[in-house]
Amino acid sequence: MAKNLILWLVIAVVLMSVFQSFGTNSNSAKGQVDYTTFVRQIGQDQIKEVRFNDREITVTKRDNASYVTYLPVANDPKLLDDLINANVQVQGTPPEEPSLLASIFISWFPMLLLIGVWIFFMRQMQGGGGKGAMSFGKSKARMMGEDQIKTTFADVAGCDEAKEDVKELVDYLRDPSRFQKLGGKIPTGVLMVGPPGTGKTLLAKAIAGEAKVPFFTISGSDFVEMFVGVGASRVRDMFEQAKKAAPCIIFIDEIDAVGRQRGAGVGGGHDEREQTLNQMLVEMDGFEGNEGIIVIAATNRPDVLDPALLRPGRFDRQVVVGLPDVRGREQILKVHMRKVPLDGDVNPSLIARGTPGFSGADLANLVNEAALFAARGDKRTVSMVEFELAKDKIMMGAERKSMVMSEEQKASTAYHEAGHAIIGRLVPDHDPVYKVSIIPRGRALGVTMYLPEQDRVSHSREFLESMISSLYGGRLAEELIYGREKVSTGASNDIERATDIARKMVTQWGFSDKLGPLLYAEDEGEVFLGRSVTQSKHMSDDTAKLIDTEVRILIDRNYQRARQILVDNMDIMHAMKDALMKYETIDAGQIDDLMERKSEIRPPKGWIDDGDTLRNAPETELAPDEPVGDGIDALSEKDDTDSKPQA
Ligand SMILES: Nc1ncnc2c1ncn2[C@@H]1O[C@H](COP(=O)(O)OP(=O)(O)OP(=O)(O)O)[C@@H](O)[C@H]1O
Ligand SMILES: [Zn+2]
Repeated sequence: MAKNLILWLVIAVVLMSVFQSFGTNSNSAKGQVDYTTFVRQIGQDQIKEVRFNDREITVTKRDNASYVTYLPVANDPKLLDDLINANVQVQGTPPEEPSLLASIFISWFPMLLLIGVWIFFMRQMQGGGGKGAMSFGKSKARMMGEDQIKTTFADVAGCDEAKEDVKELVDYLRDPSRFQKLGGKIPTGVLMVGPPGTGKTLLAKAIAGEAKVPFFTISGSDFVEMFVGVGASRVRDMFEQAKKAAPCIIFIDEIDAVGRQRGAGVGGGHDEREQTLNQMLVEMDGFEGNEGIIVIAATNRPDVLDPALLRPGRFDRQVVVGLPDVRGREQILKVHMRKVPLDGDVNPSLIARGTPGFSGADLANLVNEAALFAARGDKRTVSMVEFELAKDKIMMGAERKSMVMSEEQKASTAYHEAGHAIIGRLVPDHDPVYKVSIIPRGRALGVTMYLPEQDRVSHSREFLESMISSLYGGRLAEELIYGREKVSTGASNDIERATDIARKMVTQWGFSDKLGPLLYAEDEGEVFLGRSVTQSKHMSDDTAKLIDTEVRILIDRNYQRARQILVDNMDIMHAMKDALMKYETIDAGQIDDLMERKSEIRPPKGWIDDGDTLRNAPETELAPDEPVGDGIDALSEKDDTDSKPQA
């Protein structure tokens, strides 16, 4: 591509020099002066006489010196007038036409240059060429032949409903004519909706794999180009290719890139995208020849799509691919564990329990990380220890062993975490505290982890209030031990989360008696920026004040409860701090011992009491194993390492 441009430039330079040398072949004995100097001398009245001989001009100056110069290739229409005005004697006449070659060159050079530049850019946009210069509007869809696709339904785990929904498509693709004969409605478009990494692409590919049909994939953003009309022609081209390969599947990832509501763009000027979308709608309507093509599109923002896309005959079917539940996670883990040599102690169901909120992609990553830990440790098989390490790393960031903490800092972190843990154990309906650690990870100084019995899909009022109490446990512990003046900023994330829960309880979940079960906050996850700035339009000042009061009351109540619990259990707090200083991480069994005020607490599992902190594989039948990032304490103001409870 760059070569192309250079080639044109070289040609241009060669041509130029050819013209230059054109008239230069005679009279070279005399001195030669360039044309501009000659023209200047005319203006300065230095020239006495000129003699034209085709393009060669012999000049005699008033001081009788003489030299030769040449007419420029393009001729100079003003030259004769200038000479006459300057009273110069003129012999012969300048040629009227520019030289033939010159005229060709002059009229074509800009064109050639333009074409050269145009080709150059097209090649650039094409991203690697190979298809020739004119494939600008060709679709970028990648096609996989039916024998290239190895994915089947067996590779997609944990989304049985979604699989059930799409099974029919497989039947259809296997024999489209059978469906048509029966007059059945032929599916054309399927919209897969779900958060990132939940296996939408995987499921689409599995449909192709099961039906043994070709699979075209393209991303919505591939249609978006800066030139109007390009996206639309790509869409046309893609459908043309697909028609030739039918029955087949077209998979459009991130359809929202083209499918956003028309006319919704800020600042207008979205002609190109709208044209592309219109073309897609036209193709989806598919008058003839679309039989046997199923278009599957994926998005995690179905709400922003243009309603026209969702009309009957287009993407009229939605398949929801959600985050997997415990059982789903277990199955997904098993799918990915098939590829790694496992130790006998590995228990997928235990890992699944400890990874709520993980997507399929996260779980695939977990297995991969565990395998990497095993490889680093020169192990033959991947055991539970590696899964544990991988999980902690993914949830909380890598351990920052290098971070130096002073003894005081460690002690205050230990008190802080002990505060969280003790409250967590003593308030009702709280997820069991399973692990407490003062090893810094990511931006967190320490961490308290909870293990939910099952994935919670909704939360009770009691659970939420307990949550608020345990979140304040950390800060309260610091305050009780060191006094109000010495409290650190480490609790900023705790405070943020507690406030968030309390506010939602009042404004969204209807837990305030004074305000009643009404929605006071606008829905979050707004599409448009700036909405939340102008929040609560429909709210009077009095209501806003009442909300603040109610939130305040809720927080005060739970703060005081937490404070009382810590005051009553000071001795446990000191003991837990000591244990944390010694072991850095304490497990559920140790926490049990501490809570029961045992004088001697057991060492952590796998602890070899010679200062070695290496953990060993935990027993499989015992529940306390999988952490849920919670009560993580931020070093800095903002911390996004953990998940919030959601109702
Ligand atoms: N249900 C699942 N079963 C098995 N593996 C899964 C599942 N979901 C995701 N994965 C793993 O995660 C990887 C990424 O998933 P995939 O690309 O299909 O997600 P996606 O929903 O299309 O994500 P995105 O919206 O980000 O494109 C897959 O290649 C697979 O290894
Ligand atoms: Zn904290």
